Amino acid sequence: MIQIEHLTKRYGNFTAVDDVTFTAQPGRVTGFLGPNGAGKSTLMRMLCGLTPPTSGSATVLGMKYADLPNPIKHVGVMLDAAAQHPGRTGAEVLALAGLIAGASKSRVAEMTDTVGLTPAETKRRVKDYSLGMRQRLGIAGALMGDPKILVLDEPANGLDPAGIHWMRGLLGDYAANGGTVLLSSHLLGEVQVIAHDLVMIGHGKIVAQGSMQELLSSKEQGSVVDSMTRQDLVSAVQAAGGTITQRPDGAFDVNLLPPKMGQVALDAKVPLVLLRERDQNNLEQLFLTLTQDTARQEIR
Ligand SMILES: Nc1ncnc2c1ncn2[C@@H]1O[C@H](COP(=O)(O)OP(=O)(O)OP(=O)(O)O)[C@@H](O)[C@H]1O
Repeated sequence: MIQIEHLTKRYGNFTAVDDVTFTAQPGRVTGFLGPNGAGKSTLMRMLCGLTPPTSGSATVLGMKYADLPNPIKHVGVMLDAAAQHPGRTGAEVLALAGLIAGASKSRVAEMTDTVGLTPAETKRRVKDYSLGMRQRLGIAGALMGDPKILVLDEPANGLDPAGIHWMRGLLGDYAANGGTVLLSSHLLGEVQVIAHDLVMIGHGKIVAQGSMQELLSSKEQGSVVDSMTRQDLVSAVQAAGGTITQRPDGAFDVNLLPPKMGQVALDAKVPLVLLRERDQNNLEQLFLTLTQDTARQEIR
């Protein structure tokens, strides 16, 4: 389990992480999302003892990372796939991780195989690796000590579709075997498929957290509706006691379900050109809505 409690990081007057509290549970993948500069990497760095917090605490398995005996055996970390030594071969990087973890030589070969690097590829120097290959190597290194916890910053970055599919299976199996995964990503479609729980931050503060199911089903039920006579539509809905708001695409969100909405339009003789049930939230919509005040660009 990962426990983050009132964690705060200030750089001078700037607060990068602001009083963040959440738990990543065993057996679950927790997706950690936020716009660029929201504070995700800073929080992960604090969790792994690389950046001291200003206040609050971050613990793994009930201990600070720095206090764990041989942390590689408890927590697999990949914060920056590009940070591996460029002059070493993939095989050397993994052999070193294996040595620190006290792993057998067969584990090194097993992990190479698990992440889909060929023996020929592991003989190449890391500087000649593609980003996707570095990610695979980083994940192999993180798994080397057979840890119960994985902390991965943007692990899907640079992976091709087959690589993303592979990673989804790997992390799903890892969690199904009782592992705890905290992963940050900008690939919202992937997070929606992989993660069981979500923590979303903006400007260092939590803007939403909970299970994926809860967060995606929290949208109010109703209809999406449109008419050639929009003003009449607005008046008809309001006269029926409904609320109606215009969407960016010009149609309207109404808090009446389609059968009721259709009846209201019929009674008011308003011809409709569109009537359908509102979709569930998808993760991208939820992300854009919840982080719009903290995003870098205005969302149009
Ligand atoms: N050492 C530092 N000194 C000053 N400011 C810093 C330092 N490290 C990070 N920051 C600032 O803290 C904020 C959060 O940065 P962080 O890298 O954690 O964001 P992020 O959510 O990981 O972003 P991205 O999605 O772009 O990777 C940014 O505004 C960044 O400039």
